Amino acid sequence: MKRHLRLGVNIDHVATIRNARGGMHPDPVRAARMAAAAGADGITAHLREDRRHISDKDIERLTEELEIPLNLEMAATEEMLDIALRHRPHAACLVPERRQERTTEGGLDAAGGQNHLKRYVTSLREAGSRVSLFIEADAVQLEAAVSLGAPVVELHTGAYCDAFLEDPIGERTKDCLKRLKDAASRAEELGLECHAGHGLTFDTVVAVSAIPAIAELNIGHFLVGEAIFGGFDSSIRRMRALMDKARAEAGGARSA
Ligand SMILES: CC(=O)[C@@H](O)[C@H](O)COP(=O)(O)O
Ligand SMILES: NCC(=O)COP(=O)(O)O
Repeated sequence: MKRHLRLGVNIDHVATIRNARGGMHPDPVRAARMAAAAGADGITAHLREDRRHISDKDIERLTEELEIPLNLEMAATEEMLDIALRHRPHAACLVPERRQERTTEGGLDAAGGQNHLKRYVTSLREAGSRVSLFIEADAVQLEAAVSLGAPVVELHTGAYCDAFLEDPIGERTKDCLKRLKDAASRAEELGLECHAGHGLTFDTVVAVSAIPAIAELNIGHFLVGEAIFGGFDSSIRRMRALMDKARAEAGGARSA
């Protein structure tokens, strides 16, 4: 049986717009429902320590009201672990966080943070969440994910997307893409399920979707931005179509 490339729609920046004025509009849960109707396989939401976008109430409502899986992105802190254990999301993705950063600038140091991270991976797994680690495309980090007992990794695609923006056919772009391909293959060899995301657009999604070992992409900021011009529903449908086309042209997906 063929497995299709899953799309997780990240709704963080719907909440960013809501929070610019306070109040309820636009509602991330309404956006999540619309994403599901447009073909999203799951919803991703990052509850940041500073609550700059998604709020605790959003996570509560998403857990109660969503009919598709929720992937909760969280820092490895006591506070976030308590919240995750209370809501038991389908998936929990451990991400690095720095309060001063504008966005999630790099991957988690799974290799350097073994002692700290082990307890988080174990507790979340025991609570029934599928744990992933948001890491750079680096073999050392992949091996660290295995020794931590995480079944899933998500490769940070930000460097590739930045390089593509500067020069779509430049050497740095090619090098970043090769790193993603190599890391996805290595993840597969190590028995890890491989996801990818961060900064993906209609242009950059094509080559990433063609990497057969990748099972899921998480995309948010671009889709919310595109919604201003063409609507949220149509931006998700177009992304979905580009992913499916690229995957089909690359020879289909891995067997499930
Ligand atoms: C971890 C990650 O990549 C996302 O959560 C996403 O990029 C949106 O949140 P931020 O822009 O706040 O990092
Ligand atoms: N983990 C990446 C993610 O959820 C979405 O990132 P972005 O598309 O908002 O940059």
